[in-house]
Amino acid sequence: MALKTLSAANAAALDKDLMSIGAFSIDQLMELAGLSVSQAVYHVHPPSRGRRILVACGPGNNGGDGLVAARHLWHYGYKPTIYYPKQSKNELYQRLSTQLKDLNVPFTNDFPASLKETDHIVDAIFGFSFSGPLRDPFPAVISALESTTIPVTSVDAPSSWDIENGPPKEGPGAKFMPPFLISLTAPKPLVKLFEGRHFLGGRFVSPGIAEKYNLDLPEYEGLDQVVEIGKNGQKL
Ligand SMILES: NC(=O)C1=CN([C@@H]2O[C@H](COP(=O)(O)OP(=O)(O)OC[C@H]3O[C@@H](n4cnc5c(N)ncnc54)[C@H](O)[C@@H]3O)[C@@H](O)[C@H]2O)[C@H](O)CC1
Ligand SMILES: [K+]
Repeated sequence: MALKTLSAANAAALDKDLMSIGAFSIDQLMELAGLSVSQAVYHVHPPSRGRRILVACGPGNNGGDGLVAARHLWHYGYKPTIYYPKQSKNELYQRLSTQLKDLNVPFTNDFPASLKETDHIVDAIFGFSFSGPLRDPFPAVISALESTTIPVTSVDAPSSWDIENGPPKEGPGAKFMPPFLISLTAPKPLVKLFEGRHFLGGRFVSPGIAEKYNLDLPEYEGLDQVVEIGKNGQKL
């Protein structure tokens, strides 16, 4: 059995279908995506391993998932810090940032310094709309993620990876292999090059949409918003 994946174009089309056919708002989808991310972090890095979590957020919806996840992590008892260098003026992201500031969650501009003071990193920089090459300030950030020994959980894609073909051939990201990845909605083709523990989240796909995109999704258990899956897409 081969793992069924969703191309970048189909991931964007599916997102649109969720909002039109499915009548979801982007806020709802992002909340559920971020909730899944927070649960994946809890699984791989329970608070007993250290509560400091650095959440690196990019300018798009992948970054929004990170902002949501950080809020849930705070409520689970973690101490998140946010690195969000390219903040959008979009009202949704501004509200997500305000929610974090209301919890006194710190925002940092100094990624290298913050890396020295964290127990785990959430990579919510780029997801399925990334296309290279990296623009500033991200090359230095990706290089730092690539060389750190602190565990990283990547959201939807290891940032800098091509959605179809995986890591760039050279430059920042070429050797980036985070130990944990949570794919949202469905795995993207890059997962065939991923070697760490792989989770699926985004528990909002209806049977009709799954059928339209020929997805064969593993079943979530009980209240879980994540499911760990193996190389062939089987539930672990
Ligand atoms: N249904 C779902 O699965 C949902 C997934 N969600 C998450 O949304 C992202 C995709 O979000 P999108 O806004 O389309 O794009 P990205 O966040 O991946 O990035 C766009 C952002 O990045 C900039 N950018 C692109 N390439 C570069 C580059 N080479 N250098 C610098 N900057 C770059 C671009 O300009 C944009 O600003 C998906 O992966 C999930 O994580 C939703 O949250 C909910 C539904
Ligand atoms: K990412």
